[in-house]
Amino acid sequence: MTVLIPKGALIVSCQARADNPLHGPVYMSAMACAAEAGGAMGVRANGVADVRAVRAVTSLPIIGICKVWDDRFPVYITPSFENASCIAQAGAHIIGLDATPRPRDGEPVDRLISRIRTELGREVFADISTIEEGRAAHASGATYVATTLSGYTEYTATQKNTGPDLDLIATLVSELPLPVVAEGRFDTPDLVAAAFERGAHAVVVGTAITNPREITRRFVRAAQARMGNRGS
Ligand SMILES: CC(=O)N[C@H](C=O)[C@@H](O)[C@H](O)[C@H](O)COP(=O)(O)O
Repeated sequence: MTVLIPKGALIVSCQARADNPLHGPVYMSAMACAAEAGGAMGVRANGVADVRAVRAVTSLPIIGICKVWDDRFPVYITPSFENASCIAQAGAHIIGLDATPRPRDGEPVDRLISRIRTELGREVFADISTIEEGRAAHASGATYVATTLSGYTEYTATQKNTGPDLDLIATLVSELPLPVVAEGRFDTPDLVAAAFERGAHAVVVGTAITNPREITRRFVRAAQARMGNRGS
C-alpha cells in the first residue's frame, strides 16, 4: 500500500471539542486551510462533519479519527469498524485509531486493523503508548505507528508531565520497519526537530497550533508568574 504521508512531514491536528469556542467544521476547515498555507503536509481531524469539511478544502492526506466516549470503555479513538467506515466515507484516506489492547466497544484491535485495510482499503495510523503496542500494531498490518497515547494510558500516565516521549520514538524507530510518527505534546519547533533527529517519519502538532484557548492560557500563566515574581 502507498504511504501517503511523506517523510519529513509536519501534520497539523485540527480538533476542537464541544466546549471549545472553535468547535465545528467551519473553524476546523479554516484551520486546515491555514495549516496547508503554512506548509503542513497532512491534517488530523475528528468526526464525520469535520473530516468532510476538511476534505472539501484541501487535497492533503487526512488522518481521520472518530472519538467516541463511553464510560464503560477506556478506548475512545475510533473504537469500532463502523466508526472507521464513516470516517473513510467522509473522505479520510488514513484511519487513526487507538491500537492499545484495552477494552473497546468493538472487535479486537488486530481484526479492526485488518478490516480497515482489506474492506475499506485505507491506511491505518495506530495510536500507541508503549513499544509492545507498537510491535503488535506492526504485526497486525498498521501502516504507521504514532506515540499519540504515551502519557494517556493508565500505565503510562507519568509520562504526561515530562513532555513528548522522545525515547519511545527512538525505540520504535530502532525496532520497527514501518514509519514512526511523533505525536503528543510537541509544543515547540525545537521539539519537532528533536523528533526528526530520532528518526521520526513525520510529526503531528495539535494544541500548540490549533487551540488558541490553550495557547492563551500558556501566555497568561507566564504573565501571572512574572507579576507574581514582582510581588505586586
Ligand atoms: C490523547 C489524545 O486524545 N490525543 C488526541 C488525539 O487525537 C488529541 O487530543 C491531541 O490534540 C493530538 O494527539 C495532538 O497532540 P497535541 O495536542 O499534544 O499536540
